[in-house]
Amino acid sequence: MLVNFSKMHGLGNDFVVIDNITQNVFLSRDQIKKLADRHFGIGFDQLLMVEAPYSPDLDFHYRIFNADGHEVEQCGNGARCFARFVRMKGLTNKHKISVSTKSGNLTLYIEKDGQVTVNMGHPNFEPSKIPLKATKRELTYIIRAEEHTVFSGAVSMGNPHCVMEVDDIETAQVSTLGPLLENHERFPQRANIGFMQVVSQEHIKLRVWERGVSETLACGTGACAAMVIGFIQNKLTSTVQVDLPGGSLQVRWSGEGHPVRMTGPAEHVFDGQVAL
Ligand SMILES: N[C@@H](CCC[C@H](N)C(=O)O)C(=O)O
Repeated sequence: MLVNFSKMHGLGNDFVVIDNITQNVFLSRDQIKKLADRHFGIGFDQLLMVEAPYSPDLDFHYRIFNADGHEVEQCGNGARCFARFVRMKGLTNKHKISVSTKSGNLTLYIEKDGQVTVNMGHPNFEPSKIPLKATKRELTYIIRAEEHTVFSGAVSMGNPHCVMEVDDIETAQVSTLGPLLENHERFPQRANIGFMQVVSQEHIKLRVWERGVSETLACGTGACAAMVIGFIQNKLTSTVQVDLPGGSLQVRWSGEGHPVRMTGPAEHVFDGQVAL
């Protein structure tokens, strides 16, 4: 079977996007892992599936699979590429697109300059919803992992995030602490791990060790998680520039009770066909 796909990226966080409305594709976890392999496959951080909506008030359903083959709840950079993909392929001509995901609904807006704004919904700080094993909600959790003691915030942006502040992201222990915390017993569904350097109240630098992938060049939900955690810790204002290794995003949030909005680019790289 030949499957048509597009290769896309949002700030270097890269995706294979499959139109599963005009095609009928089912991929096993092993097939996804093989396609994600950067030497033996196509190579990607996430596979995105565009599917028909479940209800008339929605335009599409959006499925996300990490490079390790596991299906996950949310992907911010992927959402922006999703919006660009459905317009590019003529699946819609709307500028405001409503999609359901495994963890809720998103609204995507195509801006005049081609950037995409995503209404990411409400962050959830309740430990049981992240999920994080903790007796109560805290601004900062103390997590011990081997010889490390980490002070971090935690939030669900639809998917689980743990964010710690560091003095300098260049020297942050991303490849050691990242996997230790991703698989820490206090995160029963594992977690994405952010390393945030606060440059000013309107500007942070961020590196993210992504669950099911490893460090990526950018993580949209990670950028939102870092911003909301920095905000509730009184370190950030309501509009923040987030610099990731692959480029910058703008994240806006006015506090609890309000949705998070993220704006950034979405790029098409090439179209291809793969034999399964
Ligand atoms: N790259 C993403 C997040 C993808 C899912 C994540 N690795 C998880 O397991 O939750 C983004 O841009 O948000």
